[in-house]
Amino acid sequence: MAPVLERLVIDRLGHEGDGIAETATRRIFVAGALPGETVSAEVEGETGRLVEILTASAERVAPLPGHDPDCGCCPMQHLASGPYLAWKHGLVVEALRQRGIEGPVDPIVPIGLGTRRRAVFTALRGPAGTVVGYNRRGTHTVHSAAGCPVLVPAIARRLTALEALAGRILAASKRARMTVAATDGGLDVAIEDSGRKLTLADREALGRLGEDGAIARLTVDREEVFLARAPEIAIGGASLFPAAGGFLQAAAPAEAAMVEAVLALAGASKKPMADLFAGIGTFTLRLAGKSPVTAVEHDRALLAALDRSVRHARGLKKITALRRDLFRDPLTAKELEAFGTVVFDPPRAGAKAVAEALALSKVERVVAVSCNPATFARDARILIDGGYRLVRVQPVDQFLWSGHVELVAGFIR
Ligand SMILES: C[S@@+](CC[C@H](N)C(=O)[O-])C[C@H]1O[C@@H](n2cnc3c(N)ncnc32)[C@H](O)[C@@H]1O
Repeated sequence: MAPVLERLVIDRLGHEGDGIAETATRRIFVAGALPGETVSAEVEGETGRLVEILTASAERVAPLPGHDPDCGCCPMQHLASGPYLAWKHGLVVEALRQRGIEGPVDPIVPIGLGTRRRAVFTALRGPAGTVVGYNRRGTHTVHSAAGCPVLVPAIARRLTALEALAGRILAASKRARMTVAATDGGLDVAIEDSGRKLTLADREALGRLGEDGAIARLTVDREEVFLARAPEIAIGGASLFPAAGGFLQAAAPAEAAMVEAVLALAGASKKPMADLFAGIGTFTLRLAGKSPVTAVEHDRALLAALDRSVRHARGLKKITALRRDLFRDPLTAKELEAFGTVVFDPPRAGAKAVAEALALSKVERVVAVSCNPATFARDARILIDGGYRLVRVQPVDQFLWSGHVELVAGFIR
């Protein structure tokens, strides 16, 4: 059925930032529209494509010059800062409310421009050249990240070079995942699904790129092409060593805010702590400043990176790393008894099995870190029903102008 042009009044913002219009018969999502606005949109099913803003909201602001409203990276540039931060804060409050939790949710920690130090781009080699950037909403095309205001300058100013690099590696018409992290040693670049086997000549030519100091490490399809310098990030007395293409908190100021909240909520006890879903040790290494820490993680590459950090660090309490699938084989209530505080930071699916084990345990303090308010609220309900009290929730805006929100929450038994 062809789309129909409709006049819609926007009631509120959805989780992804789309304006939502409730009509007599259905709910329509309109990207780019704000609450209180009257718009005309081409409607197909539940989706309305914004055609014209008939009455604009007073909260609407002009996006930065050059912004493509369909760029999937930051769809909320058109909303003023105050209401934008209130909307994100509200996503956390609402997720808790839906689980019957009236949580004390602190104001969200905002994030500035030019702070995204890790980006997962799509690289697309087409007939007119190679583009490195973000998927355009609702299409298979890629919007170049050149000029992207959220990236740290170390990545933003090298976009053209990154596009040339991807162009040399990708097979024709290939779409690949390109993870770029800015580290103290230079960029850590990992390309996956390149569609091509690199020849010896390719490797030699690519290896020379390591000489100019910009790229610290290049990994293609999980194979290290060159390592010019260690891709490390100093964090006081220790260093984080990101794994090629692996998880790293995306913005240093957001990581700092999360670490501050984790340390405050973990308490002052010197009893051993556990850091579950520990990754490369972002929280483990900080927690080990005051207590012995057991770090549990499933990914071998991340555990190897953590091991490297532990070997380089000075003045920390003992860190024990454990490989375990925490979804299938969570620590039991009995195993958890060894710890005074348990921190967990799962992927978007949350940590239901871990929360259930904690609910049966005697662990005094739990600190939950989450990138998904809905699964966090589900796990918080389990902890509260198991006898914990929610003391504080600290939302953090790690992904500026997106629908993502991070949070750190403390529970005490
Ligand atoms: C949001 S990241 C957090 C990493 C770390 N806390 C940090 O801040 O750098 C989630 C972590 O959970 C790990 N993970 C995913 N599934 C897992 C599982 N089934 N068991 C254990 N760890 C898992 C991932 O490898 C990843 O390191």
